[in-house]
Amino acid sequence: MQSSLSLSLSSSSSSITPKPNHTFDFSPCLTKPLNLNLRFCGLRREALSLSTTHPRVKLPCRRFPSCISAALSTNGSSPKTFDYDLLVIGAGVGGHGAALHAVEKGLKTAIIEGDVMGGTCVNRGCVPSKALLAVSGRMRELQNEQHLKSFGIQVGAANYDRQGVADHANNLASKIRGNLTNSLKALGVDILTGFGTILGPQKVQFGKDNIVTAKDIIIATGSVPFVPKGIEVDGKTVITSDHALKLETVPDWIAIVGSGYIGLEFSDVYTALGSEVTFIEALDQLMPGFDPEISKLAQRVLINPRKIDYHTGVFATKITPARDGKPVTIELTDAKTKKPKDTLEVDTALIATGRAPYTQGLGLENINVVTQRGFVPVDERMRVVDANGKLVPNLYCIGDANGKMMLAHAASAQGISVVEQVSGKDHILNHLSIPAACFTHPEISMVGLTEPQAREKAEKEGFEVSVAKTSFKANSKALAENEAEGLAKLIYRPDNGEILGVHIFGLHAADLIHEASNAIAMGTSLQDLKFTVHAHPTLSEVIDELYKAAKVNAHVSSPVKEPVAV
Ligand SMILES: Cc1cc2nc3c(=O)[nH]c(=O)nc-3n(C[C@H](O)[C@H](O)[C@H](O)COP(=O)(O)OP(=O)(O)OC[C@H]3O[C@@H](n4cnc5c(N)ncnc54)[C@H](O)[C@@H]3O)c2cc1C
Ligand SMILES: NC(=O)c1ccc[n+]([C@@H]2O[C@H](COP(=O)([O-])OP(=O)(O)OC[C@H]3O[C@@H](n4cnc5c(N)ncnc54)[C@H](O)[C@@H]3O)[C@@H](O)[C@H]2O)c1
Repeated sequence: MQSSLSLSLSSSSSSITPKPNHTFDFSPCLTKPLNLNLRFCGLRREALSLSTTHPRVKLPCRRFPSCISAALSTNGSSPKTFDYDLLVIGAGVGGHGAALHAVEKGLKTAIIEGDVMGGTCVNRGCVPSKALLAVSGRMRELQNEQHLKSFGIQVGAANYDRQGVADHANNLASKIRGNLTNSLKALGVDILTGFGTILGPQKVQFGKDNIVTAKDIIIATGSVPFVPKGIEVDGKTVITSDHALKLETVPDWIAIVGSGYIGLEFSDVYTALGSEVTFIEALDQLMPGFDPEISKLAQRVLINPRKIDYHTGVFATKITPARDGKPVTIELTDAKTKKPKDTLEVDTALIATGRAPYTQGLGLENINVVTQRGFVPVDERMRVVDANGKLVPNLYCIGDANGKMMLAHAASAQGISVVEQVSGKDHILNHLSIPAACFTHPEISMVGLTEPQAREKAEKEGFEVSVAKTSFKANSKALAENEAEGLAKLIYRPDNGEILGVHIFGLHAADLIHEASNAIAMGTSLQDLKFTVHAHPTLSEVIDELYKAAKVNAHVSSPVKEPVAV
């Protein structure tokens, strides 16, 4: 709901003549102090008088004048030197998160976008893929006669309209793109349209010949699909996720090259819509990035019972699109011997072999920065490192472009961390506390280390590792939903109760993981977590049991606090 507040200004003590009774959209200010009044730079606080007829704002409001004065003092410090306090290059999720936080911190902020607002996640990633996965989840349920029968439900054959499914994904992306753009505009972030190139320290060109300066600059230029050499993408029969999300066809037989996040999520979509899938994976097992025990279970539930076969330990070294009546051909090469192994013929091939940073044309050479496989080198504070290993002053890089963790929320969290730093507060983001999820049916989620990673670290640093597990089979809510296939796994230090990693496979795993990721972020130990209470019957009791199953050494003092009388 748009709400407005009338701000009356008296200019007696100011050299600026403000417009009296100017009306602004102050809706965001009802929850957070904002610097929407930056236009009034130079006005002293005592020159402002406020009045409102807005039902939810009572003046004098203590927070409101202080947010104005904070904004005035921050903004007033360097306007003659720089156009902006903060300039973000790239309006994806990372850039958006950084810009919103910058406004909250009172920084005069602009964001440059060379293509569509919202970047990969909103237009070609998380958002449309989750729309397709929402359809896949429903189709699976409606097609699973046995599952429905166990509830006593009978339905006719489930079908879908391909264009309708595609429209759902496209409409959702448009809606979220609009929301993201409006949120920036409403907070007073200047959106500068055009491709951005760094010309030198604190100076960027955008569009044809516009130049803008800023005290601090964040590179948030993201990534594009990585297509290995020898693979010819025609956008119709050999495609990347950019094309697949448009769902222009649902092929009878599709080969998916790469069994990481993108491959696995699309296998869930395509098999639900009736395709047969063949995975081609360079490593020896499918889903090599997940904890091995979780990959094994995922293979049993998400791969084996579905119309999916696979070739592991092979590279797709040459892929030729369908033409002249011939199907797509895929040449497979043994990953170890490097010898040709097989040739496949399929209707379509989806290339899901990772993402490449989008840093071309960014002008990094103008500030002596050399990329590493295209990624911008950064330190733990996302500060850009130059070719001599020195930090480039006032320059940061967040999100997919630095390659630390290619996830939307990681990009945004890195942006927030940088804004904290440029606002004078040191901040280092703990990447081991950032959760990840794969939105298959059921879902997979994780945070921290896998078991092999934890054991390797333990051996190096000399500590013990323990593992606790709980099954969804004993959870009342999962049983009520007839969705009891699932496992939660906790990897921890028995000597001090520190969580090293949590991995979940099962219904709503993507939501359940946050309890563990927040615990890691806050440094909460298992001794504390064992005493937390979870509502019954909920899936979160799986996590409750997991914490309670952990065996922390008896000599570690109990952190339980004295009960507070209520
Ligand atoms: C199919 C798919 C599904 C995904 N699903 C998920 C998911 O469920 N959850 C999740 O966390 N992550 C998911 N991801 C990953 C996620 O999309 C990315 O990690 C995230 O978008 C990275 O955000 P970013 O801001 O770093 O970059 P991007 O979102 O790529 O945004 C970068 C922006 O910068 C612009 N730009 C680039 N160069 C310039 C320049 N020189 N000047 C001006 N503008 C420029 C680009 O046009 C773009 O808009 C998915 C990715 C894909 C491909
Ligand atoms: N739900 C989510 O959070 C989500 C969803 C989709 C994408 N993403 C992000 O997008 C990024 C890209 O995803 P992705 O699945 O493309 O990459 P990925 O790195 O997760 O998986 C790529 C897979 O392709 C294999 N591979 C590479 N080259 C190959 C070749 N020539 N032949 C056969 N196999 C080959 C690799 O061994 C690997 O298993 C990921 O980093 C992920 O973080 C996240």
